[in-house]
Amino acid sequence: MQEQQKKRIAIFGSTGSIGTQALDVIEANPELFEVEILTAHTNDELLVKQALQFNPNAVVIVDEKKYEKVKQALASTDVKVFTGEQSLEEAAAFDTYDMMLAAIVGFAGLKPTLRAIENKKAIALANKETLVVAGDIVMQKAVENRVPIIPVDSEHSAIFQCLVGEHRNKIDKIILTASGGPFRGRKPNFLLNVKRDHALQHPNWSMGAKITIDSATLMNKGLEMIEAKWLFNLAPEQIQVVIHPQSIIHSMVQFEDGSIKAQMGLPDMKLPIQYAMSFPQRLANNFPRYDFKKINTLSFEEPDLKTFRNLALAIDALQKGGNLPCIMNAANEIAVWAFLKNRVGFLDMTDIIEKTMNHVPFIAKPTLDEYFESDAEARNYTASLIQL
Ligand SMILES: NC(=O)C1=CN([C@@H]2O[C@H](COP(=O)(O)OP(=O)(O)OC[C@H]3O[C@@H](n4cnc5c(N)ncnc54)[C@H](OP(=O)(O)O)[C@@H]3O)[C@@H](O)[C@H]2O)C=CC1
Ligand SMILES: CC(=O)[C@@H](O)[C@H](O)COP(=O)(O)O
Ligand SMILES: [Mn+2]
Repeated sequence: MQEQQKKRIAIFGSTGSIGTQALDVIEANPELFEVEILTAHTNDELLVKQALQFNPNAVVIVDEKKYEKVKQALASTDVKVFTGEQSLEEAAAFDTYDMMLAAIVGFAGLKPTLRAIENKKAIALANKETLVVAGDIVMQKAVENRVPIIPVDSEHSAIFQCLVGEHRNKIDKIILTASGGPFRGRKPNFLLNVKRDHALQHPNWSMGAKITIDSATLMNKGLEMIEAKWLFNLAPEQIQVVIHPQSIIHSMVQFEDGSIKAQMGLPDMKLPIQYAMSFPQRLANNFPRYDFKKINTLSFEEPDLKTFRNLALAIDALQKGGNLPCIMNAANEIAVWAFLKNRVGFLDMTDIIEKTMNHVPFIAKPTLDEYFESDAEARNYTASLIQL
């Protein structure tokens, strides 16, 4: 029998929460996957450790100050080492890989992902900001280049899984589940004084700092509504959010006959990562499994849009479209960064984002350059509000 060719994976953002879990999946399936490219921003030590273990063709350490250290540490290997922001795009243009796992956090993930699509590489997409900022252009390029974009984000993976075999059937709506974060049920007078360490304690998921704060403010669910619009070609009114504190149902699809399909499991990102990498195949694994006897109450609530106003802002951006989601995303990235540095309070983040959305001029159908300009303008304005 002919040996199956291994899928060559390029992990952009390999030192992060998604990146490290993807490497666990690859390690468990050496006959199916091999690592071709690894990239990090500043974490040279973990990048070197990963490179020594997985022997990729190339690594990128974006931070130029760390370049010599990485080069020296890998001197006895064949691993090529690149540095600087532009090398992310250059690596995305290599011909030597089959699939990019887009696991960089934030706007920084957009350019390399676009380059990989132009390079006709399949995308396993964790970086939701890519679609929030420029979803129309990204999806259009994917169609032009016949590139599949397979969601990794747990809710979108759930919807994607519910839609397998349903391509002839009309979606009535999708229902995105949200845990509600660590402050579910709290009111503004409590939120006024919460600090980063409390906000970083997600009830169900262990994730990077930025997305964990987004979950606490419900901005994560707003970003996911916009992400879903582009991935599944939905109108804003077809996207509903429901709070589901147990994070067992990862999301649902309701079809035109009223039937609802849900995808369920314990909150563990290894499953959606593995599914995106092995699709359309499912792979056996030893991940812990959901037991109905242990978690036997699944509950649902309406989101509190008056307290968690970030979600209301994101719904506004979803409805108005144009460059508004891009502006909101930029303001949110700066605001979250400032909150993590204890420079602004929890509720200040919403005011900062709202002011920026009202300040930067609206463009109904931006070009890619205009998205980049809107992002830069929003970041500058947000930074001026915070006096950075
Ligand atoms: N974590 C999760 O469970 C989930 C994450 N996602 C999404 O996946 C993406 C990654 O999230 P997560 O893994 O939690 O994030 P982390 O913060 O844990 O990791 C981010 C990765 O991106 C790299 N990085 C950070 N900034 C830059 C930059 N400016 N240029 C290049 N690389 C950079 C980091 O490098 P370094 O380590 O060197 O700083 C790291 O490898 C996000 O978009 C998030 O919303 C979606 C669903 C679930
Ligand atoms: C794991 C994942 O996909 C996250 O986006 C998660 O959903 C965050 O939890 P919230 O539901 O609290 O936003
Ligand atoms: Mn998610």
